This record gives sequence, C-alpha cells and structure tokens, in this order.
Amino acid sequence: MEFSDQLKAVFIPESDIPVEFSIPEEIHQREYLCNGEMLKWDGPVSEVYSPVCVPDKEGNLYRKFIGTYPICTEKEAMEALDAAVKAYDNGRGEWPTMSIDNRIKCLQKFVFKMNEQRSLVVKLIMWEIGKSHADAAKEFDRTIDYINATIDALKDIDRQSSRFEMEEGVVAQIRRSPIGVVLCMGPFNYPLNETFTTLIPAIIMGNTLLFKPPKHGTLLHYPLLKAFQESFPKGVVNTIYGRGANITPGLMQTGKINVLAFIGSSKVANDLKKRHPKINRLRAVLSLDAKNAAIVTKNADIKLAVSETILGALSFNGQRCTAIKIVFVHKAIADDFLKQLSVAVAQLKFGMPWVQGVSLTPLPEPGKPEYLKTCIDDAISHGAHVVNENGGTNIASFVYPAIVYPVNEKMKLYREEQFGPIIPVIPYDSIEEPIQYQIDSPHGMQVSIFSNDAKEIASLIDPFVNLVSRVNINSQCQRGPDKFPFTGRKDSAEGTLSVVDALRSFSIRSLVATKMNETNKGLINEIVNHHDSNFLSTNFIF
Ligand SMILES: O=C[C@H](O)COP(=O)(O)O
Repeated sequence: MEFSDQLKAVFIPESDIPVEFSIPEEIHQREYLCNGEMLKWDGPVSEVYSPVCVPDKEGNLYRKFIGTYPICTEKEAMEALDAAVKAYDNGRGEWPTMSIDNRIKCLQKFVFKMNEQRSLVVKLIMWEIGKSHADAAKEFDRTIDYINATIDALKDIDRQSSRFEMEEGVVAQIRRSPIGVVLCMGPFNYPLNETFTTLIPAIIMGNTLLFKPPKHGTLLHYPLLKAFQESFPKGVVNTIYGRGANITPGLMQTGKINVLAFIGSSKVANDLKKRHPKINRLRAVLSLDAKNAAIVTKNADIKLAVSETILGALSFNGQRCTAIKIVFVHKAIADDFLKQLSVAVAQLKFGMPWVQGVSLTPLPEPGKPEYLKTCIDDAISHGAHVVNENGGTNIASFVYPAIVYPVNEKMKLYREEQFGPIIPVIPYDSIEEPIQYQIDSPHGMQVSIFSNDAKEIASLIDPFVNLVSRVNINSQCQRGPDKFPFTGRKDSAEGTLSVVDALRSFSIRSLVATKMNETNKGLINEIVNHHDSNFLSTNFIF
C-alpha cells in the first residue's frame, strides 16, 4: 500500500469510531458565565471542527463537526470586565478580603466538581485538539495535581509565617496581597493545563478575572463553567468568548486590566500590552514563542540523544512551546545521528487520538499543514532535503514528521517557530556556532545539551544558562516538574510560573507594620482580636 494510502486509512468512518471515545452529542454552548450568572446567548456562534477527519461516501475527508460556542462582542466583554471590577471593588470585595483558608475551601469545592467532569473534558481535549486520549487524560490529571500542589504550598507558606521583628523595634506582618483584575488567556496545545497554571494562582491570591478560552480548546471548558459558578463568589470568574482580536484590545484600552496572563504568541502579547494606557502599571505574566535548540556534541551518546530528541521534538506533534525546534549536531557524528533519528521516527505509531500507544495525531490548526509544507519547500529550495522516508507527507489534517537537513540561516526553519512535526538539523564544526545562534536568537526558553563528557557539559552550562532559562543535560526540553520555575528570556516569557512562583506572580508583597512601643503592644493584640480571621490567615511570607 502506498504510504499516503496508509495515512489516509487512519481516518476511519464515523460509524467505526469506538463508542467509549466519542462525545455523547454535539455540544452547543449557548451560555457564558458573567457576574455569577449563566447568561443566555442567542447571538452568532463559532463552529468547531475537530482535527479528526472522517470520510464521506466518496472517500473525501472532512473535519468532523463537534459543536458551537458564542462569539461575544465587545459589549459582553465589557460587561464581564465590569463584573470583575465590581467583585474586586478596589480590594474591598468579598473575594480579595476573604481569608486564605476560606479561599482554599472554595478551590477545593471546585476541584471536586471539576473531577466529576473528567471523562467528558478528557474526550473534548482529544476531539478539539487531536491530543491522544492518554495525553489528554494526563493533561487533566496534571491540572488536578497542580491545583492540589498549589493548595499545599499555600498551607505550607501559611504555617511557616508569623509576625516577626524586622529591625529597630518595627514589627510587621508581611502579606501577599492581590493585584486586581486579571485577563487570562491560555494556549491551544494545553488548553486546560496551561490555562489553569495562571488562572488558578490568579484566583487563589484574591484577584478577580476575565477568562477567554483558546480558540482551539474552547468547548472543553464548557462543562467546568457550572463548577466555577458554584464554587466562587459572583464576579470572581467571568468568561468571554469569540474572536480575541475583536474583544481583547478594547478591554486593554480601558486601563482596568491589572494583570495580563497570556500564553501564546509574542506578537499578540506585545499588541495587547501596547493597548494599555498605563503600560508601566500593567503586570504581565507571559509564556510565548520559543525556538529551543538541542546540541548533540561529538561526545554524545547518540542513542540517548535520538530518543530524547524524538520526545522533545515530536511529543504532541511538536506543538509545545518547550519542544526541541532545531538540532545542532557535530559534523563528525551527523550521519549516524540522522540515520538513527530516521529509524526512530519510522517506529512512531501514527493514528487517531483514541488508538492505544499512538504518538502522532492530526493537527488542530486548519492552515498548519500548508504552513509546514512552505517551510519544507523553502528549505529544499535553499539546498536541504528531507532525510526520512515519507517525511512531510500530508493527508488532510495529518502531517508525517520530516527531518530536514542541512538547515542554514537562509531558511525559514532556521528562525521560525514551526510548532509542528518538523525536525530541522544543522551540522556544526565549532561549539561557537550554536552558542552564536542562541545569542542572536530573539528567543530564550530552553536548550538541551547531549554529551558524555562531563568537562564539556560543565563548560557549556554557563554560556547557555545565561541565554535561556533552562539547560537540560542529556534530556529533552520540558516544563515539568511543575514545582520548578518556568520562564524564558527575551521574547519567550515575562514573569515566572511554577506552583509557588505563580502565587508570587499574581500578588504583591505588602506589610502591616508598627513600631513596638508601649501603646502599640496593647493595640496590636486588640486589633488582631477585632479583625476577622483574615488578618491571621493572610500573614504568609514568601
Ligand atoms: O507548550 C508549552 C508548555 O509549557 C509545554 O509543557 P511541557 O513541556 O510540559 O509539555
């Protein structure tokens, strides 16, 4: 069978889709959450087509229609903003003044309700973005773990804290206070997990928020709206739907957004930031573009370098900000590396997201296969070739991985973030070449260094760790474990995420201080007694 026919065969008729992996019915979202109410929507809607294609009677493949969601206008977005502003009430609202203990109780209620929706949300992740069912389940469970770790971290921080003497008789309670209204937007590749790595810490620190789900990955949030509504006071979480370009610039222009929490493209983030009339007052927590390099030195364990490169470059079809997006391999071992890499690609299982053990699946962005083809064609026109058999073959929403070699600075693949299943490989002579690449790069997220020579690795750590935010030794680039700081330099990020860092990112250190003289000693105890539990349970220091 021709390879393209093999690829086509993975798209099976609708009637053959295993029932346990199908969603019960099309999802038509006709409501959104604003100011604690599920508001009805009868305006225009956006149609959602799955990357999973099915053949019609003639054998033509078409993306399966799975549902619709509201396309709100600026009017609804402004109403949602008003609700968030009102709930925050300049820091005097019920939520920002609630004790941490009570906020945690709300979050625990939310986790309970979220877990009830696990099966549906996991299936929707799979259908909306084409992630394998196993990885979709991992995404859900990682999110629950992240929330629970956040709760544990808060309790820990709270336990460690106390009133303490600073200096010269001044006693202070150091707090982490909320900042205000957060506009929160996550990416399509981790529509639940990465969105929640900003949304959850933003909420728990006492901020109120506007939440816009990613374009690919909207419907999966629908089953969680009720959980938000029932777990948090009104106006704490408000949702907005529709075309980001139509509604988010206006929100920023109001100057009422205090924190922009955005995971996506650097261009969109910069455009949004510039809209804010007082940009210096805007806090931004951003995770953006990246072009992470793997460097395979001549002292590398090639087998290990290959298996980690495969994981790094092709997990979820290379659609991760932390993916390895370019590989520098020393000329002395380039042939061997490419041979083994090609064999490893050929061993990957491709298919529909519900197939067990599948690692290559259809791509959610409709224009992506065409874009990837232009990248490959451009590289070929500048002297590269596709090394692996069938590399770059495209049928409907599926693109078979391509190893492209030798890549040079004239090619799109040299600088552009392909965010897809292409592995561009550059042969190098001197280690100065990948170092210079990183110096010149507008990005600075991660690198992976492969070598068995400890001295060589040691000599490379400082040059790279001062250019990116994480150096991985003999292992792929990645975000986890989630307790580790996650950030980037240059255009790759702003602010730092991790279970604890995110709590810092969405709060401000503030003090309640007093001089410990005779009058104040007595007063302080009285104040503590008069104040509700808030005073004591927000006294964490970190
Ligand atoms: O897409 C960007 C994510 O932060 C990647 O996370 P990950 O490394 O855990 O897959």
